[in-house]
Formats: sequence, structure tokens, C-alpha cells
Amino acid sequence: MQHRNIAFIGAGNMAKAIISGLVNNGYPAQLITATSPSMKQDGPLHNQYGINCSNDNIASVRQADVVVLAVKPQMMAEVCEQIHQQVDLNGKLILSIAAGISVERFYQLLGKVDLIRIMPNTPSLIGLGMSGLYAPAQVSMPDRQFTEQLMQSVGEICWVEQESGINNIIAAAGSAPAYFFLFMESMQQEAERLGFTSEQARLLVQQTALGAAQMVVNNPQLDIATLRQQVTSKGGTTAEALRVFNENGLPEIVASAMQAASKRAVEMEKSL
Ligand SMILES: NC(=O)C1=CN([C@@H]2O[C@H](COP(=O)(O)OP(=O)(O)OC[C@H]3O[C@@H](n4cnc5c(N)ncnc54)[C@H](OP(=O)(O)O)[C@@H]3O)[C@@H](O)[C@H]2O)C=CC1
Ligand SMILES: O=C(O)[C@@H]1CCC=N1
Repeated sequence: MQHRNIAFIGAGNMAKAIISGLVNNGYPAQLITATSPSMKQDGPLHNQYGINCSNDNIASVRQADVVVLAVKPQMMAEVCEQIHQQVDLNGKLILSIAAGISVERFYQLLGKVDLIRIMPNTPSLIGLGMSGLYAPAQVSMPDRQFTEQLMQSVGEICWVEQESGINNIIAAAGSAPAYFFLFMESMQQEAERLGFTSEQARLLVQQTALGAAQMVVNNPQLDIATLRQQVTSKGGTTAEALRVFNENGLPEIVASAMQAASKRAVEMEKSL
């Protein structure tokens, strides 16, 4: 892929996940800078990945071709206004990974910049990310391709035609690792109650989750429902477990939870 000078403004969980994925995939570390107020030049991020680290947003944005805005949504206005006042963003590509901040809001904060919204998730850390991408019509093809390749280097990508699609990506992928973690936490707790040690319970859950996910990946010709049916013997144990899930409304709970995530993103877009 093409290499450009990238500055991550904000170096928390999500920025670190993308940086780790990029560096492990061969993106030149010397072309990556990460900033945060508490950042030390020779701190852990520098030592681990060899990237440039700074607590100076302005200097970092000035020297960058691509700026990844990776602060919490509630911090975004303050950070953007400071950048807008001090740096000419003309010719730079701005990438936002924030939930709940619309393109229109970014134009208010930064002026009419070249901006693409990305909605990644934390498995980017291990190259298994899932990112949604949205670009307004005027964004150039080279900028779209660069962003696509950037995020493909840490996982899979899915373009959305409408900006509202980003909120649905949040529901289906951005927030979704946490759904699977909650499910696994609940299973681990019950496995411990059934008498396994914490380590055994974790192994049982993580290996089963990994195996199930890998079976879905390896069998694109099979519906996920078919894979479920292959585990479920008539009158057997799995059928009993699934009966309890269904009687307690698991599909409806999942649907409501995903809708709640998307709705929250819409609310954030109105308030931030
Ligand atoms: N976590 C996730 O799974 C996902 C998160 N996102 C989005 O990613 C963004 C970041 O989230 P996440 O990584 O979880 O948040 P974190 O709280 O982990 O990270 C926020 C980072 O911003 C830094 N920061 C705070 N103020 C400033 C400032 N003025 N200038 C520069 N950096 C600053 C913090 O530094 P310090 O520690 O020094 O305060 C920290 O490094 C959010 O907008 C979120 O919506 C999107 C998809 C998934
Ligand atoms: O919880 C959040 O708001 C962020 C966005 C998607 C995942 N984490």
C-alpha cells in the first residue's frame, strides 16, 4: 500500500489497536506519530512499536499527511477547534474514528476538510478488525483507496453509502466485541460454578468461541443457522439450552441491544 505520514491524535484503546495492527503488518513505524496529553517521547508506545510519540497535537498535525482523530467524542470539539485555529488543513486527509460526531459537525469544527469517517473495532489489534467506512461524495479516489488499504491492513472493511450506516456499523461491529465478551464472561462464570477452575473455565469458553467463529469463517457456503443445527441433536442437550435462550428472548434481546447502540450514536450526533 501507499505510505503516508500519519498522526494519531489520541492514543487510547482504539488508536493503539490500529497502530499495533499497522506496525505488525509492516507499515513503517517512523511514519506514524501518536499524541496524548500524558504521552512521553520515549514511553511504552515508542518502545513497543518504534513510532514517534508526542504530547504536541499541533506540531504532529502540521507534519502529517493524514490525521486520525482518535480522542473520546466528548473531547473532539476542543481538540478540533485548537487544531483548526493553528494549522492549515488544506491538502491533509482527516480520518475520524469517533462514534457520534457527524461529517457536518466536523465541517463546523475544522472547516471544509477532506474527511472520511471510520468505525473500527478493537480486534484490529490482532489484524482481525472490522471497520465501516463512509466518505462524502467529494473525497478523492486516492484518499478513499488509501483509507481502505489502511484499514484492510488491520482487518476487513465495509463501505457504507449513507453516513447513517456508520451508526449501524457501530451496532453490528464497533461495539460488538463487547457483546461477545459479555457472553463469554457469563459462560466462564457458570463454568466456574459447575466446578471448573477459573483457568479451565476460560479455556473452555475461549477455545469454543474461537472454534465456532472459525467454523463460520471456513464455511461461507453454510448459513450460521445450519452450523447451529449441526450441533443440535433432536431431544438432546443443546436443544434444551437453545430452548432456554429462545424462551428468554435472546434474539429479541440482541436486536434491542443493537438498536440501543445505534440510537445512542444518533443522540450523540445531536449533542456533541
Ligand atoms: N474503544 C473502542 O472499541 C472503539 C472506540 N472508537 C472511538 O475511538 C475514539 C477513542 O476511544 P478509545 O480509544 O476507546 O478512548 P480512550 O479513552 O482509550 O483514549 C482516548 C485518548 O485520547 C487522549 N486524549 C485526551 N485528551 C486529548 C487531547 N486534548 N489531545 C490528544 N489526545 C487526547 C487520551 O490521552 P490521556 O490518556 O493522556 O488522557 C487517550 O490516549 C472514540 O471517539 C471512540 O468513539 C471507535 C470504535 C471502537
Ligand atoms: O462505546 C463506544 O462509544 C465506542 C464506539 C464503538 C465502541 N466503543
